[in-house]
Amino acid sequence: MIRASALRTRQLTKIFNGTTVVSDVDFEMKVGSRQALIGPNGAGKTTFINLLTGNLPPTKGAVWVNERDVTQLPAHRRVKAGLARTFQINSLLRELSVIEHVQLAVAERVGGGSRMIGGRALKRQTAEAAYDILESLKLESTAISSIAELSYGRQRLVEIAIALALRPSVLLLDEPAAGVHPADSHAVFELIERLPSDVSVLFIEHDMKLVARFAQRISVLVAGQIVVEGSPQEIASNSFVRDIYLGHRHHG
Ligand SMILES: Nc1ncnc2c1ncn2[C@@H]1O[C@H](COP(=O)(O)OP(=O)(O)OP(=O)(O)O)[C@@H](O)[C@H]1O
Repeated sequence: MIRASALRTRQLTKIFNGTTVVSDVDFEMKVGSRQALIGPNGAGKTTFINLLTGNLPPTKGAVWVNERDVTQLPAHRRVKAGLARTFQINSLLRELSVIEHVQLAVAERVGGGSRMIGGRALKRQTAEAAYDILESLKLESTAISSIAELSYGRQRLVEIAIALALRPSVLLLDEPAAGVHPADSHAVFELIERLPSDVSVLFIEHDMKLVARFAQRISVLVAGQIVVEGSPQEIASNSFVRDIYLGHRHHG
């Protein structure tokens, strides 16, 4: 069976002050994929993600989410179309509890965060939905903790919980385990692996061991262009990738 595409771009391009940072990228991710975007520093990975989410306008090109053209939609409308990214931890309110953060995101999805302040029924409904998400991520014991009380690794998991509260069909993760203690980074990725199979995940990750273990497919971005795509095995054995990305240059 041919799987539908969850995310697709055509000729996606970003030029900053005459410098092409993302160049004519044709990209596709199938529904349910766990896909990694890798490439050297400055290759344009974060810029590409920002073009997908609508945080940056493209110079040229188009983006589809679940076969819907979202190119003209601002970021918040793309969220409604099913595209979510993790929130930066710095944007979390350190004095709010974990469950309150997730509740706010649930309330946003079901009809505007401000309604949460009034209706008691809605508050209970969002609390139950938020608790279910925390439970599925094994975070329920932290529900009433404040963000400030959590380890950095747990804070990153809360970011994912908040994104999941938006019920995305496509989840974009920019280095989800960055700054997390190595002993905990597997936990972050094991959680990603356990996400419902209809959620498609694209993640940027520098740690090739994590990429090889958790990605089904890898896209390699170099100087704004996707130069190679394939399975972890194909990417590991690709000499061009080894030369360009891993810096294993042949001498002599
Ligand atoms: N707003 C901007 N204005 C001008 N140049 C920018 C802007 N944002 C990014 N760039 C440039 O675009 C290039 C790609 O940056 P980007 O952050 O997308 O790369 P990256 O692959 O995510 O790198 P890293 O792995 O180091 O995070 C860099 O040279 C960067 O300086």
